Amino acid sequence: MGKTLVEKIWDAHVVKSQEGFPDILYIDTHLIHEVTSPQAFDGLRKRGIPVFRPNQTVATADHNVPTLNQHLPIQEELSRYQVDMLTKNTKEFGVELYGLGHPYQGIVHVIGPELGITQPGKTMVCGDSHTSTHGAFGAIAFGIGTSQVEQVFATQCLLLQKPKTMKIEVNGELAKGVGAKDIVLYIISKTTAAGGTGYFVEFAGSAIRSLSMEGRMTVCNMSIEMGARGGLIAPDQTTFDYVQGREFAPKGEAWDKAVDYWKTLYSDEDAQFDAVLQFDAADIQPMITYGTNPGMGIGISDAIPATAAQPESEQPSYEKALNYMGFQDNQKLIGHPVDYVFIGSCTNSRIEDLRTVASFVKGKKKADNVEVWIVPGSKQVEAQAKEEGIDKIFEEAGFILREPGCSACLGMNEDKIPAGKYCISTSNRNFEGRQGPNARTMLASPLTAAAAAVAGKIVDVREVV
Ligand SMILES: CC(C)[C@H](C(=O)O)[C@@H](O)C(=O)O
Ligand code: SF4
Repeated sequence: MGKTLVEKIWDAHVVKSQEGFPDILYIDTHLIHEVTSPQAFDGLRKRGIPVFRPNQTVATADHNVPTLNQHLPIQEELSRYQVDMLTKNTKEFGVELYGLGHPYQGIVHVIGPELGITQPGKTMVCGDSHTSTHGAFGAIAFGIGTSQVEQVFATQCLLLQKPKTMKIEVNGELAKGVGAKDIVLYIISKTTAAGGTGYFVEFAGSAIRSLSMEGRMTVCNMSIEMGARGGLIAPDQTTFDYVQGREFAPKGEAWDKAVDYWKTLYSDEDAQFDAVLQFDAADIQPMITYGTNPGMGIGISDAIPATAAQPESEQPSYEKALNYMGFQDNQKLIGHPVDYVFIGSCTNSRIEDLRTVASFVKGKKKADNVEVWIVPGSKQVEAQAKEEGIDKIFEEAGFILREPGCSACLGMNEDKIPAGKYCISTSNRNFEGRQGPNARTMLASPLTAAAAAVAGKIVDVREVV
């Protein structure tokens, strides 16, 4: 019987497998950031052991960093402490750090791919749930907890049960104004935020194949928002073209050898998945969320589903979510005013996202009632945007181009959305308080966010592009 892509990569990394026990899986790349690494470093220190493979470990500061005046000392005390600890720990344990001020600094899931660290066939982990992003290259990439971070530091391995696999196929052509973010928000609205629990999801089908690497990263990034362990897409020419020539990509003969191997990384025709879902790209509208988990999404012209239509056991939490958001049953969101627009996060802060926004807003101005924050995913994205004059377009539109970091994706730094305010956000989570206490988040694509910034309210991008 053939193998799935996950099985092929998994089997190539098993150090030891024994009936009745978890597998010992070798980890090629360990990414770390300031939030989930301090206790793991402490653990090593207590045991008097080093980081086993420091050259396969890469650190960056992203969650706690300010996104204005990064050259100045960090104001928030806890944030400063976290970032200082990372500097100290990486120095002590000999791990490369792309910290504040470094030209490679950025959100961990943005810098891995852009530096060519993320490659097909690898196993990659990080103490961060959105590590699934790297699966877009045909890698097994997943988030781990702090105790596992310590395990990987110490051994470059993890003890793991082989995961179940799900295939999600999206076939057909996307309508104008509909992109990768809409695909994934649509999928999660159908599966619910728990529909992928326990699975590694392989995304396939013509609509997925036609996506750029940036788009594929957006989809895999949010695979965990349907509860999945991770998401991945078989590598193809689009993948190889993206990786080639990047800083840490193989070069010369090693490149040819790598591509020969990468071309074997796909699910065999007769591979068995534990579950298969199919969607039609033509059914997907620009999406927006109305609730407090990413599964609570609707097509932009649809109405918010009624509480009574929900399973009885879920009605109280559904009602609570609508109350939190200040929305009602059957309400339509088009025309609803917006206070903040946040374009950023590891879901949508890559150069392609910024280009999409810039080409839409060129020559337009933001509405007076909105504040617009654009936060590039990395120093390299920021530099590229400036090189292309995208920063000028934003400035003329009244948008602020900030410096790289997680920013208002989560209120762990200085960038918070004030209580009660509505924010259209290109990030991946709309949980209560996620962007600041009592802030109201509506997840959408960069294009829908840009259109809202100009109109000052929610609009259907199909009518304006
Ligand atoms: C802080 C970190 C552990 C967390 C995660 O794992 O995802 C964060 O990145 C998030 O998006 O909520
Ligand atoms: S940008 Fe948001 S989702 Fe991504 S790693 Fe940072 S906090 Fe997590």
